[in-house]
Amino acid sequence: MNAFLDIRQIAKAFGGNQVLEAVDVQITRGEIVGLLGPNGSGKSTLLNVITGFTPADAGTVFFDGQRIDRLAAHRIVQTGMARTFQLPSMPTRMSVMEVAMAAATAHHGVFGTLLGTAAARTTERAARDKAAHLLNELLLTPVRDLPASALSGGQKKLLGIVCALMAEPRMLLLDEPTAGVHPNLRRDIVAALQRLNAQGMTLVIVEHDMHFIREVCTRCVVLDRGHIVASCRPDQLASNERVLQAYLGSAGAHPLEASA
Ligand SMILES: Nc1ncnc2c1ncn2[C@@H]1O[C@H](COP(=O)(O)OP(=O)(O)OP(=O)(O)O)[C@@H](O)[C@H]1O
Repeated sequence: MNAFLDIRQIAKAFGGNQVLEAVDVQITRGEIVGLLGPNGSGKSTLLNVITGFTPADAGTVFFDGQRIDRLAAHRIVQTGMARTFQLPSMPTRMSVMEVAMAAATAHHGVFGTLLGTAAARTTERAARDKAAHLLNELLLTPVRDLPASALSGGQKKLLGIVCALMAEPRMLLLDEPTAGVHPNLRRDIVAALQRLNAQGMTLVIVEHDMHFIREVCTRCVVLDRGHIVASCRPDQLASNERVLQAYLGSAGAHPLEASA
């Protein structure tokens, strides 16, 4: 069977720093894949390459049978793939609702909006309904009229997920969705992601938190210095030699300690 997301031989260097080398990853529809690895191993860079924010030096990315590695980021969103960012920054003058609505991809152009054409009004109503529904799903209804910049770090992450979902993606890639998030909100994020997956969404999640990974992910792919060193179930990570080597060789605490 063809992979839903098929990443082949991706390479990326910044100057003399070879950040990704011959990276192969295949993801099946409906999976929740954790993308793991020590700091600086290339996880965010791989996410950026897949979603068109960083061009690869070599390799191909196919999504649902379509080659996407030469497409601009906004075109990749139109193929059904969306992403969130590690540190979402929010505009100070827009409300939570307005930020969510601005993420809607369908539009009728500046003139349609200015002239208030019927089509533009229908589109705006649809975007408003969709934003209201998603803000409710992600528990942001009580803060929908606040300035987006006033949200807590965790709420900004939830709003980042709402914005990504406005494009109605079939695959969602998340960069550290629970880093620095209060445990209560973390539970909400876990529940929201599990609900999305139950509705058919395929998820790829960069994450350091082992509790989260064990709870949410169906499979883990581990990067070490730009190479894929493991693809296994979360409960197999702690006994995987190459994973242990990757974390033992890195500076700082490693997430596998959290699995003890
Ligand atoms: N735009 C860039 N220009 C130059 N170097 C970069 C750029 N983006 C990433 N790098 C380098 O690529 C390497 C991998 O970074 P990346 O952010 O992909 O790692 P990561 O695994 O996501 O790390 P972390 O877990 O700390 O977020 C690092 O050495 C980083 O400095």
